[in-house]
This record gives sequence, structure tokens and C-alpha cells, in this order.
Amino acid sequence: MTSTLIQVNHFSYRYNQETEVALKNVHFEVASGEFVAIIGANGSGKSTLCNALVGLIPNYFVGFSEGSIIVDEKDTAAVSVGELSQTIGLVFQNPFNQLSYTADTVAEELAFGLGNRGVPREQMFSKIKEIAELIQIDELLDKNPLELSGGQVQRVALASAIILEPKILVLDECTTQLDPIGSRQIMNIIKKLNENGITIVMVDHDMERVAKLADKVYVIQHGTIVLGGTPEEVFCSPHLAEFSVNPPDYYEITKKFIKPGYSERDFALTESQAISLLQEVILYEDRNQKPQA
Ligand SMILES: Nc1ncnc2c1ncn2[C@@H]1O[C@H](COP(=O)(O)OP(=O)(O)OP(=O)(O)O)[C@@H](O)[C@H]1O
Repeated sequence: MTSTLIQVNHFSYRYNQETEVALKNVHFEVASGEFVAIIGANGSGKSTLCNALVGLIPNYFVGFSEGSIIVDEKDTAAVSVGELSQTIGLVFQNPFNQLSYTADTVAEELAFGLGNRGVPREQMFSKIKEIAELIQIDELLDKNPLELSGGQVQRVALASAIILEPKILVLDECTTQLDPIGSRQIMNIIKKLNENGITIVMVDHDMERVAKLADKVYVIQHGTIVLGGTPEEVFCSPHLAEFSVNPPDYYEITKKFIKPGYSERDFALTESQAISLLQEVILYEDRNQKPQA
């Protein structure tokens, strides 16, 4: 039986200096092992929600909140961010905010969180080596974090969150600094972490990626969750456009060329679904071709 790991209970939040709320009556649950994607237009409240999930709101940001967020049975308002970080880790939208920049090398940067946890030195070394290989930053370990490119900082930021082995990883647009190949590598690693049982909450603007990876998708608009369900339920919703969200390109393309009878499905959301749909169309056409005279 899967257990609920995150409960967001009618949570609202307003930043101190703002007149409008950034989150309004947000209510959803995340089950252990689930891969959840949060999507929505710019400024809709996605990063604010991420900050709330890890307890930075209300413990760090000054503002006004209502409702509650329970993470692994802990009320985020009642425990410190440090205590919560043992369960839930955040990879910031801006990776430059993730690193402490007090360390002389990337290895020291990665050791930082482990040191705070009292991990013995020997264990620290092997953990850093293991994560560096996984995220492909082995050659960066001796470098000064200040010398890294944006893409390298993003990898180190992700490594610094993963190394602490959280049960839940919150990813706020964690590949913005990476090229397409780097992004794909990182997403494959995240998928593997999820397959190994880590619960993922990911903010992303790449709808095909969301359709491919997420078990559940929530659409947020003006701080409110306006739509939620499986990728199919969300991307096929007739209301999607009202929330300034477009389905993956494959959806529009396949909807246009798939005629009744071709296949049981008349749409695809991902590349692999589009390919298998195309194969069905070819088979259908072959079967129904008139014999040559
Ligand atoms: N630190 C802050 N102080 C005050 N207002 C903030 C702060 N951070 C965000 N906001 C406001 O809260 C609202 C939601 O912003 P948020 O960054 O959560 O949206 P978002 O969906 O993550 O946007 P984007 O896709 O551009 O990252 C916006 O109106 C924004 O101006």
C-alpha cells in the first residue's frame, strides 16, 4: 500500500510586501514514490509552492499563511528547515542560489551538508565519489565553485541535494542552464532516482518531458490549482488553454492526422507514443490498400 508523503491542506500564502496572495487554497497530496509535475504560466506560484513544500515558507520568508503542509508526518510550520531537509530536498530554480560559495572546491561544497549531518570522513569521501560519478561531475571535484559554468553549477546544485539522500526531491526547473543533451542526462538520472523509490515533485515548462515522466500533473494559475490528474487527463482537458498551458506538440500534430479507425487512440503526448501511433497508421493503410490491377 502506498502512503501519503506530502499533504498540502488548503494552504494559502502572501508575501509580506505584496497585496495579492501568491498561493490560494492549494490542496493536494503526494503519495510515496510518486512523480508529480507542477506546471503553469510564469508568476503563477510554482516556485512559491516549492519553497512552501520544503519549509522555507513560512520559516524563512516573511509573510502570512493559512492552512498547513505536512511532509512525512511533520508540519512544515512546526519544525526547522534543517530538520525537514533530512526528508525533503530542493533544487532551486536559480542554481547559483543553491551553493554556499564558502567552499574552495566542489568536493568541499558537496561535503558541506554531509558534515552538518555528522557523516564520518571516510563515508563522506565515498559518497562524494559515488554522486560525482552519477551526476558526471568527477572532473569538477577539485575546481573552485566560482569557476564553474552555469550548466556545471546546475549539476553541482543537483548533486548537493541528492547527496543528502532525501525521501522527496523538489526540482524547480532544474535544467534551465543545461543544453538538450545535458538536460536529457539529468532527467534520466531523476527518472532512475524515482524508480529507486524517491518521490519527485518537479516544476517544468517542457510539456513533453512532463507527459513522459509524471504520474500526476497539477496546473497552477494565479496561485490556485485549477487542474490535476494523469498527464492524459490534464493535457486532453478542453480547459487547458484557459490556464495558459499548451499540451506537448505531439498532441496537436497527432490529433490532426489521426483519422477514425486508424487506432484506438487518436493522440500522442510523447515521441514514443507518436511513433507507435504512426506504426499503427502505416499498418492500417497497408491493410486497407486496394490490390493493384
Ligand atoms: N520573494 C518574493 N517576494 C515577494 N513576492 C514574490 C517573491 N517571490 C515571488 N513573488 C511573487 O509571487 C507570485 C508567484 O511567483 P512565483 O515565483 O512563485 O511564480 P512561478 O510560477 O514560479 O514563476 P516562474 O515560472 O516565472 O518562475 C508572483 O506574483 C511573484 O511576483
